[in-house]
Amino acid sequence: MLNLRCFIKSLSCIQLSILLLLLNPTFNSHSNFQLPFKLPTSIQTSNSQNPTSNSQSYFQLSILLPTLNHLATLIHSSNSHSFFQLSVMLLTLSHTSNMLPRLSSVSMPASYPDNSVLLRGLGVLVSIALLLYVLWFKVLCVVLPVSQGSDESPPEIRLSELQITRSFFEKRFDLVNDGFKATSSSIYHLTLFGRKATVLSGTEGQQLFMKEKGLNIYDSFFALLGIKSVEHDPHQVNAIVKRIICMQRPDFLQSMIPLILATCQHAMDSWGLEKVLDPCSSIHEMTFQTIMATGFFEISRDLSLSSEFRSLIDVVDSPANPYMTWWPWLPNMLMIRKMISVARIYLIVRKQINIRKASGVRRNDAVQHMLDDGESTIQILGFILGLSLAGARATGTIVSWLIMRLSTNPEWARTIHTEIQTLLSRTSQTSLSSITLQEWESQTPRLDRCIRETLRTSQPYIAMRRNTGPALTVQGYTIPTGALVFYPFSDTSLNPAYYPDPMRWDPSREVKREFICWGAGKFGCKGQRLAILNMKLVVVSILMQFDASMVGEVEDLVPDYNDSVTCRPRGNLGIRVIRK
Ligand code: HEM
Repeated sequence: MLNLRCFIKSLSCIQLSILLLLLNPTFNSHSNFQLPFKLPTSIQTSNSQNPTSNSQSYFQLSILLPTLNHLATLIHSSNSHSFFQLSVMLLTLSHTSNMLPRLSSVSMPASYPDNSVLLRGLGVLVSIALLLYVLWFKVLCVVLPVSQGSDESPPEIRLSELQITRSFFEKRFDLVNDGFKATSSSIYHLTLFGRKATVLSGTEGQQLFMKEKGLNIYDSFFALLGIKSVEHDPHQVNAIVKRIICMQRPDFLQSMIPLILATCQHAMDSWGLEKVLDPCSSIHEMTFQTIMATGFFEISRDLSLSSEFRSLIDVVDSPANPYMTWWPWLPNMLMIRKMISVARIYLIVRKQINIRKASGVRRNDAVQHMLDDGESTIQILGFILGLSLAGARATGTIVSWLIMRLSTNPEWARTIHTEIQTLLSRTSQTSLSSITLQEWESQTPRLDRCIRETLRTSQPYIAMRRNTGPALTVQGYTIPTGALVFYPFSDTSLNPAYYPDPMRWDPSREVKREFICWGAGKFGCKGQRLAILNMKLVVVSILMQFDASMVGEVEDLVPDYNDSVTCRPRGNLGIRVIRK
């Protein structure tokens, strides 16, 4: 929403751009552009010999510089050490130091001594000094000493704002975890998006994060999406969450089993007798389709439509870049692409709803239930976006990794195969659809172990909240109202104290700790049941029909935790599937 503050900032930004443009000698000397007002003569023409106009230009310059600084402050109204302000100062200085020699090369008013060499030298020196300052603090990876914090605040990681913002989007896992090492503390601060962020760990930190009512998940999304304040309607969010919960009633899930299996078969039919797959692409896409099948059948069944839909979701979900969070009120390409993608998703959803209504065909999916309940296209769009963003992609990532793990651990692939064969032999059936929901949920303990171990090792989530309640206290430190709060799940799931040799994928290991990968408390995962059923059906469908083996170096099978979408392995790996 455009509010007065945003409006003033935008206006100031435009004013600043115009002023910088006007101050640029190259623009002024080459442009035919007629300015609506008159510039100081000495800035427009370097040959002016008029002492009066020169004193005028000095006078106007002395007004312009504070104005520029003031505008910069308005635009980025945080602290004076902000990168933005420094850049503007640097820019201004480079522009004015460009002019200094030109101003000094003309005859000066009587009140100014002829000190052209001094002025030129000074301009160059200041520019170099500022450039070094910016490079030192803002561009290079210079870690400033960790501040010890006060009685109330924990130690603070004092990287530059640019460095933190960039790392937050590009290397979030490293940023958050390196902070614990740098501060030697289980709780620390960093400054992100102009506000304090507290990173928690340890039992007390985890408990507070999961249980504290004032810590809100949705208010923190602005940072990820590049929107200053998400104007979310709690009723709309609740309606989506309720619908997701409805989808997981046993009768609905049971009726979904044949549909999910048919969607898997549809995708696997295109693999032929043998194929090398990119797991983070093909298997991810196949899983996405199975989740979508339960939501909106038509979108999952048409392969090209499903692939177009997924690429649009990728754009909507793509992490914001640092510029979007610094100047969220400024239109930028990514924001425009996101808006266009949501509009295109809306058109796809609306068209498919109209086709279904016109054909009179009823489908057994969540959208049919919503249509029957008289919900609008916008409500259906919200639900489909929620399903895709919160569920389909995470499920795809875990299935991709589970297939990679099983293809390098054939003994576990055989164990699962045997487990399913045992289930099938009980009913003397061969079709997977004969296995009931109850059996999938309670009679596949080995598959459950593999899924849990894959959740633990593949994608350690960094959960984020904003403190919308009163100030909180943890380990004697204060988390102020409005602060961002992070809890990295790796604190538990990759902690060697709970999981010795934590990176090793070992489904047989005994778990002595509460399993955290579905979250917990108020914002714990609402789609866990659907996700687990889907993962089981996709993995078992592949294992029963294909032998899967890894193509590439097994040592490269290490997830890149900084890749927030698929945690793609570092090496260039493939999965060879050969039909049995
Ligand atoms: C393997 C797949 C999945 C994993 C690993 C996963 C994991 C998680 C985690 C860790 C959270 C808590 C986030 C936090 O605390 O900040 C969460 C929340 C959530 N998940 Fe999942 N999820 C998966 C699949 C799904 C699916 C398939 C759906 C939908 C059908 C879904 C719907 C949701 C929703 C709606 C929330 C937010 C809860 C709220 O706002 O109250 N998830 N998920």
